[in-house]
Amino acid sequence: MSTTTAPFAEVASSNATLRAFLHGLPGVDRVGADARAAMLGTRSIKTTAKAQAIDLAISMVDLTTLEGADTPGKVRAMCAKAVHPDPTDPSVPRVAAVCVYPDLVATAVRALDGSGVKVASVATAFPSGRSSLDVKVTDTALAVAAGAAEIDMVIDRGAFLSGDYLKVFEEITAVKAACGGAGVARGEQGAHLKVILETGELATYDNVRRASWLAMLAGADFIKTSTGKVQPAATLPVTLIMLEAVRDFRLRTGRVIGVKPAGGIRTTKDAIKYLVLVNETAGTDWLTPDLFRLGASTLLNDLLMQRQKMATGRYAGPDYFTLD
Ligand SMILES: O=C[C@H](O)COP(=O)(O)O
Repeated sequence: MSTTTAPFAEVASSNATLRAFLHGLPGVDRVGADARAAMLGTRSIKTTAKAQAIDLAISMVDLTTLEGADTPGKVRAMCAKAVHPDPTDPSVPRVAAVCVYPDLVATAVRALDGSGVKVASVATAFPSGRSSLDVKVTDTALAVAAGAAEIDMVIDRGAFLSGDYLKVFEEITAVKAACGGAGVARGEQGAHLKVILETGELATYDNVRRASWLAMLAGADFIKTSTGKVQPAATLPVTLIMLEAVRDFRLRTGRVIGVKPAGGIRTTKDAIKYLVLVNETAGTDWLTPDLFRLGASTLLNDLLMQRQKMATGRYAGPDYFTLD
């Protein structure tokens, strides 16, 4: 199968061609999407499958802190937890990544050296995205230079909502180029790019589908729902639409794009609903941390508590696990 976006080579030649393509996508049946997400969210899974699902969910967590009050000490503690979520139980898998602001990337890189946990950095004037392209590219380049393996950029929602799709497309391609860093000339792989759509500001499900395609056409490696700073953040129906988009994009281009719901995912029950959604929509190929992540600041503790409950039959006390 081809691995290019060649079928769409002409789509981004002007704002008019992009607009024609994005508005030519089939409309989303809102009632149908809500009903399907709700139905999949009530599906129960067997106890053995639940134990596996909890470990899979842990391995997919992007353990996140994105607060103005973040300190190097807090990030180091979070990194220790990312590598050994439960220090008393080495069978607990490590998380996929930690996600921090750009100025804390170097701290996280040092703390995670050799652990296999990746460092992701938000960039491009997160969370609003309201800055010049130069600033966004520099923000990205600095995070990559500090060692970020993944960049979580935000799209310019103002440009998107006013129909300036080409501006959004060109910003993503510029940030993608900045993800390459200096090593690309030497054949090294650049940082992976997650494109945050901020679905809570996109107003319609049709816009979620359009923004998903726009980001994928522009070179996103992942599409991500939310910054976590806007309500609603991740929801099942919005994630369903994004999973359909990556599934359809692969059918038409051969390229496989990941999905990351983020923001407001706090319980094991929620995490498992997302895994069922992935399984039933995009398919089992996406049930891997390479293609599906859960962006969350506090989900990990609930996963650990439920895991221990399944193993021992009782919950640990509330103080058993370190704070996320
Ligand atoms: O990307 C992840 C989000 O910023 C975390 O949001 P949360 O604090 O609601 O889990």
